[in-house]
Amino acid sequence: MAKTKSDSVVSPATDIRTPAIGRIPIRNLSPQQPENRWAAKSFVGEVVPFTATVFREGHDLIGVQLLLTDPTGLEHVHRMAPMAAGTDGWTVDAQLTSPGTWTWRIRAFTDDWQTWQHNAELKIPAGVDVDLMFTMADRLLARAGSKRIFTNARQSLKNSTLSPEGRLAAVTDPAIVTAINAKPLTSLDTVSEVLSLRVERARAAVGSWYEFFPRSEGAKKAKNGSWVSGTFRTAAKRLPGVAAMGFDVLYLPPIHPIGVTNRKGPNNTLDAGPEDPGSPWAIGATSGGHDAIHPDLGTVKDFTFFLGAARKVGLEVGIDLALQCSPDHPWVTEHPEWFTTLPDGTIAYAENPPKKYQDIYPVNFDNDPEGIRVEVLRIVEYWISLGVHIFRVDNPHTKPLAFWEWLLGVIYDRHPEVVFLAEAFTRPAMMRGLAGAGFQQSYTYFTWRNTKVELEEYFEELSRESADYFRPNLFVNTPDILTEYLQFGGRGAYKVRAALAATASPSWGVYAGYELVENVARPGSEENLDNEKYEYKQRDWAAADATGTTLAPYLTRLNLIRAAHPSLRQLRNLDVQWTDDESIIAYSKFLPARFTGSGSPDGLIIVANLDSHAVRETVVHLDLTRLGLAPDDRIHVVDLITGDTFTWGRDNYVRLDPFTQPVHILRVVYPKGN
Ligand SMILES: O=P(O)(O)O[C@H]1O[C@H](CO)[C@@H](O[C@H]2O[C@H](CO)[C@@H](O)[C@H](O)[C@H]2O)[C@H](O)[C@H]1O
Repeated sequence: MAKTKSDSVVSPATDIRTPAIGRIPIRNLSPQQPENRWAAKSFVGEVVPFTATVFREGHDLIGVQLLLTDPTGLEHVHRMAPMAAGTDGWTVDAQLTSPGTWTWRIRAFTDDWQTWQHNAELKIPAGVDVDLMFTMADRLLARAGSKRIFTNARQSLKNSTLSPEGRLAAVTDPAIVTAINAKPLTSLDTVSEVLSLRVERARAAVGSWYEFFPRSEGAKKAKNGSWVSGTFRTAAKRLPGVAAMGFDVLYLPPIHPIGVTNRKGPNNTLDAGPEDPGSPWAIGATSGGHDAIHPDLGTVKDFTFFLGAARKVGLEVGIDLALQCSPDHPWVTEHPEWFTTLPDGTIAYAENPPKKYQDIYPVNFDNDPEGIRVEVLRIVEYWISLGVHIFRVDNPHTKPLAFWEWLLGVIYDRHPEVVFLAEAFTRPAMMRGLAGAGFQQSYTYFTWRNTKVELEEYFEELSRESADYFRPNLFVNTPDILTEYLQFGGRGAYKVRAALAATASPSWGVYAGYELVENVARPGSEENLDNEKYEYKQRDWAAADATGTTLAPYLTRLNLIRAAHPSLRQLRNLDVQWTDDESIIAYSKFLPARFTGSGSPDGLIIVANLDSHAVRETVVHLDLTRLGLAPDDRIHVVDLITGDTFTWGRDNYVRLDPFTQPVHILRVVYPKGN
């Protein structure tokens, strides 16, 4: 249809729409979560690379700053540096030093002095626009202020005894450039949107975890063959041993009453005898549910005694939050609406295919969302009130993500110190969703990444791609996971997996028995035979110490190395290094001196033979720039496992024997003042 005069057509010149893009485009801000749905996450002490793509038309040079505001409202300004030529990427590393919500923006501007200097250095030696360039310099220096350094520079511009090159050199002296850069001469200032960063306590990302079943610690078999359960009082006796290995978090499987209906017997059988203690995840009995303590373990007083004893030896205790019920749980009669009743009047048991959990009912979170929320919050806050600040959450991926966003959000607002570890082994979207919505940590697929290529890819993913919100806890084994690599790899495999976990991620974990190389699986399963989930287990730690068959000294060494090396307590600083052998993996971890707190850089090179059955030799080709060194530097390195020292450089021969030392953890000895 033809337009009439009355149609309002805005001419381009009078259209006052504001462009979505700023005068200087600032894009691809990082760190942030996908779609910026929730704040990106960090932890106290973490060094975070802030990056953005910033560019402008034409040839004028730009400057870029990170404006970082801490939770007290204080703004910290960091000058950003250009990344690879042609990418228009800018970056700066900043350390987050206190918990709370930090905000940040990127400021971009035309850098008038740098633009002048760039042009002057081309034109003046060529004799082009010489007077004009000096006049422009004089005006810029006048803008810089009246400090002596600038007024002296202006005098030099007029010094006719100097050649043009001499005058140029005088005003581009590094001292002048530094003084100007401290307060750059800018135009076209543009500021990005504001993004938030949730900085949590260090334990949210950094920790050495150990898991034991309290009922096994101190359990005794009577002469008639029946068992007497361990208690919180007897389990407390094991705490110094765990702490002596350098662990700092102790995770306990559920400590609540265990149901008797459909109770599981040894080796996951369905016909438990009267003496069988049942799976602790079958929560709830006549003596109570999620807010009760199993009477065999003791009372609330015994539990708080246990927490105190753990604290005394430097261990923080985490408990399990498994939102499911044995058929004997009080909720089943008090709140039948919280479960899904089938047409035949029964409630279906829980499953995590192909696993079947005949001894528990799943909770239906959609039947009474409000009532369930109130009850779960009450339970979590009850344990918090007793002094528990770490929860390992069982199967969170079988509950609605919106529920976790709500629960973890409320808990974070009220108790920001609380750490939730997601025991989710499922598809990436859900695992990442749980992390994004608030879980501080997650179990990972590390246990099943065993080849060099798999591990390299996975470490890159964890330390780069998902590091803004997903924090891995690299458990080497669990009561549910005894991988083929461990079943058939012998002690060498146990050493390798522990060394990888302890160095590749700031959080790692071990389930009791790992140090004894318990590697016999129930046939057809990936779990230990005679699994502790269904029975008491006595371990003779003293005998293993006496015979030297325990890996406890190795685990202790790993934890000592972690404690001494701040680069291992970072997530985003892992660099895969090249080796010629398909079974030898190498990677480095580096933290520059300005972040270590000691004044020296911290650099480690980890090299591991993944082949548990053969000695392997190879050449490790190092990109030394990833360790803060020059490409051709020669360096001394010290093996932190054996104490051996070597001189290394770009290319280095290694030989690793799975039957003795399958892993090098090499400390780079930095020259003084590096
Ligand atoms: O399903 P996942 O492999 O992630 O394992 C976790 O959850 C399971 C269910 O809570 C739990 O399984 C154990 O407890 C069940 C309930 O008592 C029992 O039926 C299973 O046989 C037993 O393995 C598993 O331990 C936990 O890590």
